Amino acid sequence: MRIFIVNRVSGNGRGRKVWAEVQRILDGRQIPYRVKFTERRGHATEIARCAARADVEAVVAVGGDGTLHEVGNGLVGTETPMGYIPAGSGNDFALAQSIPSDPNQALERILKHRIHRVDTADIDGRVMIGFSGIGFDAKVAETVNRSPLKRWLGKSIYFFGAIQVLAGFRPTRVSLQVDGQCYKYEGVWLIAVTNTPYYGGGMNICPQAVNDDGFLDVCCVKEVTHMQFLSVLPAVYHGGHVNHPGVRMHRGKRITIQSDTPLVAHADGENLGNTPLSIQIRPKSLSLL
Ligand SMILES: Nc1ncnc2c1ncn2[C@@H]1O[C@H](COP(=O)(O)OP(=O)(O)OP(=O)(O)O)[C@@H](O)[C@H]1O
Repeated sequence: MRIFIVNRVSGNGRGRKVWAEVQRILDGRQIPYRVKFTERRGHATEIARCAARADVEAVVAVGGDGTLHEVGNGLVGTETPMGYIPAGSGNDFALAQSIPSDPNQALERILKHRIHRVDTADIDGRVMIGFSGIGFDAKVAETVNRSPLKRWLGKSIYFFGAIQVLAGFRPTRVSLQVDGQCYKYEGVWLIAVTNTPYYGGGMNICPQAVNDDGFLDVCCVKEVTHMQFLSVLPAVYHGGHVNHPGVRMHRGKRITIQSDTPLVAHADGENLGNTPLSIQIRPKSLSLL
């Protein structure tokens, strides 16, 4: 039996519509399933944990990256496979995994039941499934998640969020450790630490990231003026930022970040708290369909 965990409020109610479509197909083909609707933040993790203990065939998240993050947190370290039907505003994990945005096709992939073990990472008592970041990107995620406009603007809310955060943002000095090697960076805007290339509604922030290679990819943006930061932003969509003089790329298994002034952090677009923080790869710890 498969269990579907549906966030009906994801993607401005897209979760509700996507589920109606998926349910119609399941019923039409007489495929057995159970469905649970999330009622609050964190609920999807509780449901997924219970489902894994009950040894179900698969747990399927229907929602955005936040729902995926919560379901993944409930399944990581177990053998229970996770399916994903995207229905959020950003859907960056789906983009990275080539999971179709069409619910019918995404469901078809789940029904094929081909399991692929992927990496996750421990980050301050939570688990990151695809991507995390500190500084500017996390401030944008925080602003976007609070904005009533998220319901209406879809992916473009991340661009508008970035413009809104830009003016008031003050870069700071950061001490970054990658597998014990220490880098001191001045004027840091953001540090992204990822298993998958995309975040922020399709920005290709770590183009080389592969989520079953046992490594975390790191992108640090530092010592650029506000105008330079703004001008490099469009290049991030096609990964063209990596050779910019203000960008440093790293790869490692354990990353620690300390900053002179506290910087906010996010995992899979969900707010985490502030620096300092430590991120440790968990190789092939999640079964993905
Ligand atoms: N019933 C609910 N009411 C309010 N919030 C909920 C409910 N169920 C889940 N949530 C929360 O909704 C938040 C947003 O979900 P999610 O990220 O899946 O959608 P999204 O923000 O539209 O998509 P994306 O992250 O891809 O932009 C998550 O933090 C989740 O915990």
